[in-house]
Amino acid sequence: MELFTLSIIVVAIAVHFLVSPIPEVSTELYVCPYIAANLLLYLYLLSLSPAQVTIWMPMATANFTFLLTSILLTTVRRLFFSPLAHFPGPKVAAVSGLWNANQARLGRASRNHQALHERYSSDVIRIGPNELSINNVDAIDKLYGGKYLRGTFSQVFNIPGGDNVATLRDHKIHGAWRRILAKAFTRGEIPHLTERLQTHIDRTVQILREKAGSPVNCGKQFDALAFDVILDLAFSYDGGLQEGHGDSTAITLIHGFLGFMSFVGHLPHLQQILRYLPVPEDGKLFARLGDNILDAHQALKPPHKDILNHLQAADRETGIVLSRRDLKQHIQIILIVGAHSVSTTLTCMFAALASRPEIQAGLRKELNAAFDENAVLSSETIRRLKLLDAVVKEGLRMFPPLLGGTPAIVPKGGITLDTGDFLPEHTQVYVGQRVLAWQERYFPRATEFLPERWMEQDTEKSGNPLIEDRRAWIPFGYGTHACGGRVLALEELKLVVARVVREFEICFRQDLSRPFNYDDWVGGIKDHFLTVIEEIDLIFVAKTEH
Ligand code: HEM
Repeated sequence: MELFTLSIIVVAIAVHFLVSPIPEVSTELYVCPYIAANLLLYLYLLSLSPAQVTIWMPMATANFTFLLTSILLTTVRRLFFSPLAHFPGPKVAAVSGLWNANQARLGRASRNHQALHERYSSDVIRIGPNELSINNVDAIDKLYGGKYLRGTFSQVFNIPGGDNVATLRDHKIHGAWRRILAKAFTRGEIPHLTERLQTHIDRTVQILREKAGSPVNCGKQFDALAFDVILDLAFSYDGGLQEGHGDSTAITLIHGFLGFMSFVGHLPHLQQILRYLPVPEDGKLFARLGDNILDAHQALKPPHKDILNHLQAADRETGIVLSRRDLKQHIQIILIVGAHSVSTTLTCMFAALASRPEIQAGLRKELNAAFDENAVLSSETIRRLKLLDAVVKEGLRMFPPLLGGTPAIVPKGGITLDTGDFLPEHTQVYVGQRVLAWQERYFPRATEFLPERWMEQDTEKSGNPLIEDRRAWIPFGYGTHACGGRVLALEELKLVVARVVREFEICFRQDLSRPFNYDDWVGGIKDHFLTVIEEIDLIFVAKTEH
């Protein structure tokens, strides 16, 4: 072997040992020295001979040798010498993050992880070179308790530049931003939020009455409701989607982003490269929507503070104030997490309720007993209704809007689970809601929509036969980064379910030429980071008497 080729192999081996530990070095630290080394080699060869042909051959040989050696070393290390090598999982996943990213692109990542846990009979499986999936509740507090470092997935939201509360990894600023956001959901604010929520739900009920007995495209209807709600409550902005005159660009853009986001979210190196490329037109359009909302808001004086008003106040503890760019980032993330999640959860809940008419009847009875015919459903009373609470909890168990959850980075020193598995420091770990909550050992008859499981009394002897471990219910996440809008989300879900079930009987459409199969529909739910559902038409039959 020529001395030149041998030297390149030695360089490749040295570089490999420098960059291989978990966490791997950033893409910039790979790419910049690589380009610089090529430039130096080019200048050196040029100084030896100005004839281009004698330069390109050794350049190509050097690059080919370097890349081939690096790829071979990386493959062998990831398969046999990585601290994660002993965890079971597909070999292709251990070698490259592309496997998991592709599963996410196809919308089946969390379903696949669940199947892999079963296939390998293991609580810990390897789903990427430095990534693990865990289906054991013991991991929740150990990983997500305290000030844990969030994983790289959510960094996909700040590719166009700028952070928001859902992307920030710095605990000091994140804490301040969360305190600022929390002011929008205090006890004192809830009545104002509920009052405005009721107006939008009134309109939904009216629309369903107008369409009573005819098929209603639920995804579309609840998208319109959820976006109108978040635009109004967060930014005092009239969405007008339920009225039919609104602009649905935000919804179309968000639906369009999801497949891309779930793919790129699993490829941190690609995320870093994309930061250097121009923002695509759709991204610019979404950013402009944020600008427009912010500009329109500045001219307003809403009678009660909305979420954006709260976001403009300083954090009392640190004095931190959000800049215009931070506010724009928050408008965008609130649109993404605050509406789509509510809309898909509602649609799934109504489909599940259509599959259980007896639960609807029970719920209607509970609602009628709690309210006079004309009384407004107040949030205090709603919170006391046990079956309503059970329906919403069970809906969130089966159909969480973030099926795969968000990853955490294992802290320094690593973590040992009660299974004896040791998770090495810096590993990126997913404890997905779907893999946890669809497990028989935590929720017996896990694939069935059973609100009654939340009504069962725990007995001292046998416990609750339908809930083995409540800790496996984490649809809002857990710990410092858990959902910032949980209070509003629960209020909205409960109020909509209560109003609609009280007024209508919900059924599947009986179309003999296109028979509807509920189980197939549930099987078609996709996990594109946020849940994506297939179209579903339900029929809302108006109840004449309560
Ligand atoms: C069905 C309704 C909803 C569910 C199940 C849900 C669930 C979640 C989950 C699982 C996370 C990630 C938590 C983590 O990383 O550990 C999250 C984050 C977040 N959600 Fe929700 N969400 C819902 C609705 C809402 C609404 C209506 C808002 C209103 C503004 C909202 C605001 C947020 C924010 C700001 C974050 C980022 C929190 C942070 O990283 O600190 N969510 N949500």
